[in-house]
Amino acid sequence: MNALTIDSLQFRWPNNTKPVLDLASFALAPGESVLLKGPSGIGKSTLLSAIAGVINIPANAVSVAGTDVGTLSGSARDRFRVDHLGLVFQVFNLLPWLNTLDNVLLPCRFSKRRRDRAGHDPQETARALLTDLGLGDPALMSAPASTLSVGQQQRVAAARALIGAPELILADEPTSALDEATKHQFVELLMRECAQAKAALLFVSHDTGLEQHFDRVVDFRDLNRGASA
Ligand SMILES: Nc1ncnc2c1ncn2[C@@H]1O[C@H](COP(=O)(O)OP(=O)(O)OP(=O)(O)O)[C@@H](O)[C@H]1O
Repeated sequence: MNALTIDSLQFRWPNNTKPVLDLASFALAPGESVLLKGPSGIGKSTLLSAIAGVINIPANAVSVAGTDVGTLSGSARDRFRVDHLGLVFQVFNLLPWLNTLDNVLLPCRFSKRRRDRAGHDPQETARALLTDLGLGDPALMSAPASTLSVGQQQRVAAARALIGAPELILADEPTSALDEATKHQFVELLMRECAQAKAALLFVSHDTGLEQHFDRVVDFRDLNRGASA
């Protein structure tokens, strides 16, 4: 079963005359990593919102791990998102008043499935993930997220996305605030952790310098007929 299947997806923002998304077909195999590239404003983030069930899309257009996202009600979509998806966005959305470890454990608090898949001791799994991502210092793990650097917050967001092995990780420009060396290091760490969790990765970036890290590179303009409309 594919981690992601898209079949005839159209989406138009209210007040727009043309659809911003018009995709014939696209799929991600389990564990596959894809870099989705393309210029600003052509609908890459909108596509991630469609896959994550953040915007309303029709039935039979997007399937994540075998579930048709467009058929889910609002609350079922919220549940589905935390059960099956890991999200790493430009703004990391960590809860500033929670410490690093508790931020990583958030999906396990909201999803029994993620908790069950996070091993017999999710706290231990969270610590191991943070250590793998270079945040093994106990002082960092117990520090409020608001006191971490941008690069550290980004790795916490990656650990939070990965805990409990969701089938699909969606990443939207997560390296845009990083310098060249840190950027490559972060992508390598993310790929390694995705491989361990057997999670597929859809990674949106303008940065063509990152292409070498991915199984496949897709130009959004080739995928999306809406982009040139
Ligand atoms: N909430 C919204 N309401 C209405 N229009 C929107 C909304 N979000 C995005 N758009 C429009 O959809 C189009 C695509 O935007 P989107 O953010 O998906 O592009 P992008 O390729 O991800 O750009 P970037 O690389 O700059 O993030 C733009 O024309 C944008 O103005």
